[in-house]
Parts: sequence; C-alpha cells; structure tokens
Amino acid sequence: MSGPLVLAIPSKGRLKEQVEAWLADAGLPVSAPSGSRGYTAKIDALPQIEVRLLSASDIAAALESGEIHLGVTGEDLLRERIADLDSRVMLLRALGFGRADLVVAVPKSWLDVDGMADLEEVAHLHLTRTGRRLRVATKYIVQTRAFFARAGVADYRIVESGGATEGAPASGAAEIIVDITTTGATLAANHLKILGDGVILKSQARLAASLAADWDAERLMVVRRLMGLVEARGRAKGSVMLVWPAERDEAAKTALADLVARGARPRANGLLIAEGELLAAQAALAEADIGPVAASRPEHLFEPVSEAAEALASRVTA
Ligand SMILES: Nc1ncnc2c1ncn2[C@@H]1O[C@H](COP(=O)(O)OP(=O)(O)OP(=O)(O)O)[C@@H](O)[C@H]1O
Ligand SMILES: O=P(O)(O)OC[C@H]1O[C@H](OP(=O)(O)OP(=O)(O)O)[C@H](O)[C@@H]1O
Repeated sequence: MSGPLVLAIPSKGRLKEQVEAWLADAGLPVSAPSGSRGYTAKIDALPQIEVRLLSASDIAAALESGEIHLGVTGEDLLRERIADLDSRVMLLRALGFGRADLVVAVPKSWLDVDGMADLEEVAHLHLTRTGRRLRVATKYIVQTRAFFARAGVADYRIVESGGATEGAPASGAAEIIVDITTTGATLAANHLKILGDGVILKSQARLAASLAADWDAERLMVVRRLMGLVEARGRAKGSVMLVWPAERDEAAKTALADLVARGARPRANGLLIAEGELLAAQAALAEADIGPVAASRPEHLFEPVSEAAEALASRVTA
C-alpha cells in the first residue's frame, strides 16, 4: 500500500464549518482532529485519506508544491497564489459555498465613475494633476494587475493591504480598493461602490487536486471513491423521484413527455425530475388522472464513473 492520500481542509474561519458540513452531508464526516497539535484528522468511511487542517491560503500553496494531493479552498486564493493555475492544479468540483466576488470598488462620492473606462480617465487625470499614480489597496495583487491591464488602466499603483482593505480610502492610504465581498455590508459601511464592470472573479470554494503531488493507482482509486460519493450527493440534491402505479406507467410518461424532453430521466414506473419541475409534474399527472404518486428525494444518485476523477487520472498518469 502506498502512503495516504492527503486532503487539506481549512483549519479555521467560515470555510472550515462549511467544508466539514459538506463532507458530513456526503456521508464522509471528518473525525475530531488528533495527532500533532490537532492538525490532522481522519474520515472513517475512507481510512486511506489523511485530513490535514491548514489555513485557506496555505492550502493553495500546498496544492502548488504537491505537498498535498487534494485541497479545499477559495478560487480567489488559488488564482492569486498559483501562477499558471491550470498547469499546476485541476479543479475537480465547485462546492457552491464560500461565495465571494473579487471586485474593484471606488468611493460612492465619485458620481461620474461607474465603470473601468471611467476609472481609466480618472487615473490619467489624477496622474496629470498630482504627478502621482492612483493608489489601489488590495491583497489580490496578481488578479488586480491582470484585470487592470485587460481593462486598459495603467496609471495606478498597488498599495499592498494586510487587512481591513475597505478602510484604505477613508484613512488616506489609497484612493480605491480591490477586495472580496459577499453581502456588500463592508463596502456600504465604508461608502464604497462596485464598478459596473468591476467584478474580477466570482469565487467559491473548490475541491482541487495537485498535479505536482505523488500520485499512484491506489490514491487515484481513493479519489474515484471520494468523487463518486460527493458527486452522487450533489446530483441527488436537486432531484425528486416520482413513482406511480405500474398500470398507469405509459399514461404517466405520456403526460410528462415534456419533462422527459427537458432531461427528466425515466425509471421503472416513475421519473427522476429536477426539483423545480415538481409542481408542473404534479399538475400534468393530476390532469391525466394518475395517482397515487409518491414523490421522494433520493439521498444519493450514483453514476458508475466520475468524469472529474477520470480526468485527473489521465492528467497524472499521462
Ligand atoms: N465574506 C467573506 N470574507 C472573507 N472570506 C470569504 C468570505 N466568503 C468566502 N470567503 C473565502 O474564504 C477564504 C478566506 O479564508 P480565510 O480568511 O480563512 O483565509 P486565509 O487567507 O488563509 O486566512 P488568513 O488571512 O488568516 O491567512 C477565501 O477563499 C474567501 O474567498
Ligand atoms: O461583503 P461582506 O459580507 O461585508 O464581506 C466582505 C468582508 O469580509 C472579509 O473580511 P473578514 O471579516 O473575513 O476579515 P479579513 O479582512 O481578515 O479578510 C472581506 O475581506 C471583506 O472585508
């Protein structure tokens, strides 16, 4: 047996709880941390996995170096910390939580500045009038540079922020900022507004695999099992299974032909539909006088193959 498959998850903050809840929901609860200073843990259902608790930014670094096989962290951090992300890391799954937008925000009092083109003008004016470049406070330096270059904004300089970035314009440390926002409350409290075309990235938590890690057939098999479970749970979440009496199967499938055409999947005496189609399905079945109909939510919907796991296997064994 090769060594364990190392999966890193955030050790603190809001992502930590959400990642643990996501794993538990998929049937893979993380056991209480143990070992060296409580920074490792296990998943009883997949004992080949060693769970390592690291900070969200350290997870990005460890994915790049290949110290860990898998990690969960924010896409904003992956894109910031890892140059040429696609050659270093494979994004296996978007997790639907940890959502945050990386945005360009300016003081609300800049009434004529609504987009990046306006910002380019302001930056240019600022330079000609003051002889100084417009200052942008951020910890997202790589993504700010790339985005400003694409938008044609050149007359600026970055002031690296260690935290409380939104306070920089009021304190006089910078004129504008680039930071993440979720509810917008921090921007509002600091009298800042997002530029209309100033969303750099819509980030969320991602399960990612390191292409630099030490992969072998056994570890890839563990990834297949892990992905099989989390994908099955994800698929099940938006689905409802309808079951009707066998003798009405043909009539029911005719009544729901529209749903089948839109992707609902026929089953023996039933149909697997998207949650949002439930009311339409119920109406069509009632119209065709079909009943009783049981509607239930599956816990998991397994498929024989995880495309994400196979894509990883072919990248690392090529
Ligand atoms: N409202 C939010 N505020 C901050 N981070 C958020 C928010 N929503 C989601 N996240 C995500 O959480 C991750 C940041 O987590 P955390 O602040 O623990 O990271 P860190 O940079 O490792 O911590 P530290 O700054 O202590 O080193 C980012 O990927 C970020 O996108
Ligand atoms: O749009 P909102 O919902 O207000 O959230 C955005 C704020 O939350 C984060 O800060 P956090 O409190 O995590 O502290 P940090 O500065 O250490 O990241 C982030 O840096 C923003 O400042």
